[in-house]
Amino acid sequence: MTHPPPSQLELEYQAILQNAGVGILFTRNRRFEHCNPRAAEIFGWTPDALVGQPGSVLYFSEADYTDIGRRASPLLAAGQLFEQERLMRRRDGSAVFCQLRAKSINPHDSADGTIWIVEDISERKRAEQELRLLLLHQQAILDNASVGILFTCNGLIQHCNPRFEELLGYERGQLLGQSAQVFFKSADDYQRFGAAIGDDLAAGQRIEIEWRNRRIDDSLVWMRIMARALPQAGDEKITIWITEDIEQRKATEAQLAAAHAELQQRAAYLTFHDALTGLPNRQLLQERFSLAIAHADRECQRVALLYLDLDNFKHINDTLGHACGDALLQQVAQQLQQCLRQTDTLSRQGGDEFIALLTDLKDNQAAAPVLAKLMANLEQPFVLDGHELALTCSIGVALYPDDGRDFDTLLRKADMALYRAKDLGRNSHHYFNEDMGQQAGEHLRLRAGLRRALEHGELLLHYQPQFDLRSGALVGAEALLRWQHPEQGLIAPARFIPVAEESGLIAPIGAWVLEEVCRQGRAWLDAGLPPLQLAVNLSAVQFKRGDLEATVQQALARSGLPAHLLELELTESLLLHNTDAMLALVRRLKLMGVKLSIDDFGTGYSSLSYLKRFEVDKLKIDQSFVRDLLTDPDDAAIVRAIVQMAAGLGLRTLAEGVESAAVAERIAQFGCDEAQGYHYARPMTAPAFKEFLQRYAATAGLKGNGFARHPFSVTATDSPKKPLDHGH
Ligand SMILES: Nc1nc2c(ncn2[C@@H]2O[C@@H]3COP(=O)(O)O[C@H]4[C@@H](O)[C@H](n5cnc6c(=O)[nH]c(N)nc65)O[C@@H]4COP(=O)(O)O[C@H]3[C@H]2O)c(=O)[nH]1
Repeated sequence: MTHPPPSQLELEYQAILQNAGVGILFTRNRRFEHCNPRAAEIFGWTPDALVGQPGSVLYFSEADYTDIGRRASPLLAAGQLFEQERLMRRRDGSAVFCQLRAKSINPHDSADGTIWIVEDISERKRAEQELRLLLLHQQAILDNASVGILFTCNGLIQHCNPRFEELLGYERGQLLGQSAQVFFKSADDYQRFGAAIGDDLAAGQRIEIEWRNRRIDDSLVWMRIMARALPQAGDEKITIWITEDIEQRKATEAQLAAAHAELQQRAAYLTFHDALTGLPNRQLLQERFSLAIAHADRECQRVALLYLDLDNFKHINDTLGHACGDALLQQVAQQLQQCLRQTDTLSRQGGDEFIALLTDLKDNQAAAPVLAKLMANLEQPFVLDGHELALTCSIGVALYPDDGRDFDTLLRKADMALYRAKDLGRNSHHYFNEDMGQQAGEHLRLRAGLRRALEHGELLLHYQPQFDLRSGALVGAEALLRWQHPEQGLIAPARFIPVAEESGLIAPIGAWVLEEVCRQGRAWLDAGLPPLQLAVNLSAVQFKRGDLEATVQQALARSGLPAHLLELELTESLLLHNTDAMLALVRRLKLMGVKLSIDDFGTGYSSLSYLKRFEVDKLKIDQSFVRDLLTDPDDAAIVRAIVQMAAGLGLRTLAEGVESAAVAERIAQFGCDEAQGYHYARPMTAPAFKEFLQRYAATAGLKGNGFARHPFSVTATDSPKKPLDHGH
C-alpha cells in the first residue's frame, strides 16, 4: 500500500477539519492550539480568536473547568475516551449543551495534547426536556382524572390510571400485563363486547358504549366506555379506553323505569277501575254490559241494571270526615260484592253511587231476591273508627230488553227509578216504569245541564241593593245566582241549588260566585263607586266540605277587594252543627276580616249562644215574617223581638222581602237597621246595578230623605208579569 505525499495528507486533513459537521478542538497545556470552524461556531468564536485561549473560556466558572479536568484526566491518561454531555459557555455568555468526546493524542505524553470532538446537542436536549414535561403532564392527567383511563396493546393492559383500578377494585399496578378480559363477566361477554365495537374500532371511529363489567370481587358495575384505536404503525393495536362508573345513574334509571311501568300499570288499571274501591268503572261496566246482553239474547234471558245510592251518606261524610267516608265506601263495596254472583258486575260511579249489572236472569222477577239481599246486607252494622253505622240504600232498577236496549238508556231509566225510590222515602227500591213523572227527568236534566252551565259560563249574578233605614243610604247588595239556560231562559236558584248541593257541584259553583262577587266589587270600586258591602250566600254543603277558607282567601287576594266589604251569609241550621272544626273555620274567616250574617233568621232553631260564639255581625230577618208584618200581629211581634234581641247582642238587623213603603216604615220604627226588597229594587244584572247606583247617588244626593220616600221606593217592578229580575 502506497501512502500519498505528506502535503496531500495535510490537505485532506485540512479538508476534514474545515468541513466536519462536528466541532474539533486540539488542546495542549490546557489551551486551544487548533480548532475547526464548526468548533468556533458552536461557541460563538472565530477560529483565530479561539486559538490560544485557555480551555476555561468555554466554562461558566473555574470550578466547572476544574471539575471536567478532574473527571477527564484519569481517562485521558489511560488512553481511554472521555465522554460527557455538558452545559458550556459561549463567547457571549449564553449556554450551549454539548456532547464532548476527548482523547489524548499520545497517552504516554500529555504534552502532545488532547483532541476534543464537540457536538451541539441543545436542540436534542430541548426536545428531550419537552418530552419529559409532556410525559409529566400526561401522568398528572392520568393520576388525577375522575374517569378511568386505560391503554391496551393487542388486548393486553399496558397502562391504566388509579381511577380505573379503583373502579374495579384492583391494587395499583395489579392489572398491568393482564388481558382486558379480566374486567368482563366472562369470555363470552368479552367476545360479545368485541363483536359490538370491533368493526367501528378498527375503522378508527370513536366508540361509546355502556357495558356491565366485573370488579375484582366479582360484583358488577355499569360503565360508560369510550374507546378509540390509536393510529399506530405496525401490528400493535393500541387502544385508549375512557371509562366512567354509571352504576348510580343506571340504578336511578332502573328505578324510574320501574316507577314508570308501575304508573302505566296503574293508569291502565284506573282506565277500567275505580281508584277507591277497585271496582270496575263505568267503562268496564259498559263492556261487560255489551257481553251480557249478547249472551242474554242468545239464551232468551234478561239483564238488570241496578242504580244504588246510599241514603244519607253525605251526612256521614260530613260528620265523620272524608277519610271515614272513604273507608266506609270500601267496606260497602265489599259487602255489596258478596251479594252478587261471579258473572254479575258491581261498579262504582263515584260518590256513594254504585251500579250492579245482573246477568243470566230468567225473567223480570229474577232480580228481586238480589235486591232484597243487597238492602238487607247493608243494614248489617259497619264498624268504623269505633263507630257502629247501619246504612240503608235506595235502588232504581231498569231491565233489558224491556226498558231499553242500550246502556245509556237503561242507566238513565235506572237513575229515574232511583229518584223515585228516594222520593218514596229512601231505603227502598223501585223498578222503572214508563209513566214515571217528569220530576226525575227534570232532576237529571238539571244535573247534567248544571255541569255544562259552569263550564260554558251560563251562570251569572244579579245584585239586589240593601239600604240603611235611618239614612236611606245604599249600603250594600246581595249577590244572587242565576242560570241563563240556553233553552229554558233564566232559571232561579231555588230550582237548581238543591240539585247542585246534591251532586256536589255546589263547591265549584260557590267558588265561582265568590270569585265573581269579589272581582265585581273591586271593579266597582275602581270605577269610582262608593264602597258597598257585598253579601254572598253560602250553602251548608259548601261550608262543611271543600276548602271554603282557601276559596275565600283566594277570591279576596286575586281581586284585591277589601275583606270587610265581603259578607258571607250562613243559615241558622248550619251553625247548629256547632262542632269545634266549624267554630275554628268561622273564626279563621272572621280573622280574615270578612263579615258574617245569618240568612233567613227566625226560621231555624234560634239560639243566642251560637250567635255570640260565631261572632256574627248581622241577622237577616226572614221575609216570611216581614211580608205579613202589617196584618199578622204574631209576625210583627217576632220581628220586633228579633230586632231587640239583636240590638242587645250588638248585632245589626236587615229585613228581607220589604215590598211596600208601609212595611219599610214599620220595620224602621222597630229599630231595624237595614232593608232589602222589591219596594226598593229587584235583583238586577251588574251593569244595571251600576247604573242604578249612579242614578241613586245623583238623586239621593238631591233629595237625601229617608226610606219611606226613597227616590227608588216604588219602582213599579212588582208586577207578576215581570221577568225574574230587573236589568236582564
Ligand atoms: N217575594 C220577594 N222576594 C224577594 C224580595 N226581595 C228579594 N227577594 C228574593 O228573596 C231571595 C233572597 O235571597 P235568600 O234569602 O238569600 O235566598 C236565596 C239563597 O238561599 C239561594 N241563593 C241565591 N244565590 C245563591 C248563591 O250564590 N249561592 C247559594 N248557596 N245560594 C244562593 O237562593 C235563594 C233564592 O234566591 P232568589 O230566587 O234570588 O231570591 C232572592 C230574592 O230575589 C221581595 O221583596 N219579595
